[in-house]
Amino acid sequence: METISTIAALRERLSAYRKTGKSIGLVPTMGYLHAGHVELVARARAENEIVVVSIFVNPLQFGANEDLGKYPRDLERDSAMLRAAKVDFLFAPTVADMYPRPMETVVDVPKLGVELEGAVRPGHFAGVATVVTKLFNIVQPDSAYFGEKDYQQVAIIRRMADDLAQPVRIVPVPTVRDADGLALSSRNVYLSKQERAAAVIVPKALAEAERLYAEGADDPAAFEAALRAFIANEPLATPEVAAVRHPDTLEPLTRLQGQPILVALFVRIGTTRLLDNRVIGLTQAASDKAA
Ligand SMILES: Nc1ncnc2c1ncn2[C@@H]1O[C@H](COP(=O)(O)OP(=O)(O)OP(=O)(O)O)[C@@H](O)[C@H]1O
Ligand SMILES: CC(C)(CO)[C@@H](O)C(=O)[O-]
Ligand code: BAL
Repeated sequence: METISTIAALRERLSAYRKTGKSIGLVPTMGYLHAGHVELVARARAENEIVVVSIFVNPLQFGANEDLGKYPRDLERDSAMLRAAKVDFLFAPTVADMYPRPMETVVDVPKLGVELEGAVRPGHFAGVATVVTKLFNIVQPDSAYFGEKDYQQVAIIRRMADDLAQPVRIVPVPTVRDADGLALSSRNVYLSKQERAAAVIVPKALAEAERLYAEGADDPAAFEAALRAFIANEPLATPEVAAVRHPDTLEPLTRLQGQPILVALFVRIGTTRLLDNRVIGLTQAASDKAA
């Protein structure tokens, strides 16, 4: 594995492979890797001749009062994990490499980006769409891999790639979970022991949503209220988003039965926000994978 930090050096190294028609897979990350990231890398490894993983904690997608400064970082450990996963290139630019001057250009998908997590993190998804577009332009991958845990992010990136005719296949990868069902996330490291135990309320709420739906729940407002009440049973948990939406448009629904529905959760445990979601009502539901 080769570690590269500048745009010019990565372009130069990849152009040789591109000329000989080698397929390139890109896995964008913010580092502090776990088995969820490794799953994305394994998928990229299986489907491409060259695999590029980027590690970049993108300031554009953090709000002023968010955790940019304390976001966990461990490049040495990440490098060892990526070497073991047979990655060809680790692209680890600095902020000055990626943004040598303030960005004047923004890629935004405003309708999808203001819903759900976007309502709680204004501007977040414009920051994501902008950096992902820049990464696509640098790497020019044939395929790019994203986790379904960040369901809204995948929806926005798909729409962006389609609207802008970006020549890349967007590949969603099922969520990897801990034994108790909690979705793996770099931010889980912020949780105290007590908070980690409380966090199991998030996957439990998804199971509760499935149960309510199977029982015939049809009124979105009542369904959301029931989910909020369920989460509030855990004193350390605050449901910032507990919503049921259309899986493609992310828009509110007028009724639930007879169609697939997206259940989206954004739950604060102490000061840590945890994200999870499930699409319910599909005949062939995407099944999550145990870690
Ligand atoms: N548990 C998981 N299973 C599968 N993919 C995941 C999982 N967690 C994260 N990913 C995916 O890995 C990619 C990089 O995500 P990122 O580096 O932000 O990790 P993260 O664990 O989601 O961090 P955070 O705690 O900041 O949300 C994203 O496409 C994300 O959806
Ligand atoms: C896609 C991404 C790497 C863009 O910074 C980030 O939003 C993430 O880690 O999910
Ligand atoms: N959604 C993963 C990246 C972030 O929270 O900023």
